[in-house]
Amino acid sequence: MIKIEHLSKKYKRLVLNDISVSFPEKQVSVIVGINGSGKTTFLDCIVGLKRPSDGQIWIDSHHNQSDTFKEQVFYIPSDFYLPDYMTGNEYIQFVLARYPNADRDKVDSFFELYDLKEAKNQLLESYSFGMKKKVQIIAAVLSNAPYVLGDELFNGLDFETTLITVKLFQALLSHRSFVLISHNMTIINHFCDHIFLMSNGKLVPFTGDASQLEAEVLRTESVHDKITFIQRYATFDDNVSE
Ligand SMILES: Nc1ncnc2c1ncn2[C@@H]1O[C@H](COP(=O)(O)OP(=O)(O)OP(=O)(O)O)[C@@H](O)[C@H]1O
Repeated sequence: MIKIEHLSKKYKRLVLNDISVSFPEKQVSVIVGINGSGKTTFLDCIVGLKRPSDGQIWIDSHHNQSDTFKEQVFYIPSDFYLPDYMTGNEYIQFVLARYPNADRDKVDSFFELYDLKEAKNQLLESYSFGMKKKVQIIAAVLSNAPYVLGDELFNGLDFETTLITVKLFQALLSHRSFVLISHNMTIINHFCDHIFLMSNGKLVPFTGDASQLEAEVLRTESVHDKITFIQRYATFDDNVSE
């Protein structure tokens, strides 16, 4: 279980405010929240890319600074850089070397599964964004890290790849756990055990389905005023800037 105790992060303002939460094993937890609410900062703090201002993060008894913690987590950030000078295969092998239980002998099968067979030995500079995402997903799966954290993991993936990836992740749930930032309603509806809402520096469990979540967002994010603005703009209302 990933356990977060009293996590705070301050830049100029306090973005994460004394968050204590746990993400259970073998389940899918999805974090939602408006742009700029702190979701990426939260995942970055968990994996140690950003230093929390306060708080502790554990997997079982392993602190997030420990090697054991790092071996148990695979993070796919939304903004990632892959080294252009490596081939897809070289990159995967490089990443998997960090993970003691990685399935290195399955790389070929997974390049085939993700329609990357032809690209396997080509430089990453020739990969499209979606192809690079697929490489990250293959690495996450084959790492055998028990916890996969993903920031907008499904963004930029085509319909078929999204479907295959959800099926794959579902098949792995007997021994893997997922903590995902996503606003994809299909993911929230069909591939999610727990929804967490990031708002005003807090991360709170949301008990409801995707449609109730949408209703909650419509209520809380002053969407009504914005829709009024759009309607006035679309009808050439002269007072639109007021
Ligand atoms: N390195 C930084 N220095 C200062 N402020 C930062 C830094 N990184 C993020 N922030 C601020 O922290 C807040 C939270 O940013 P963060 O990227 O975590 O939000 P988010 O919920 O992931 O947003 P989005 O949905 O747009 O990806 C924002 O106000 C952002 O401007």
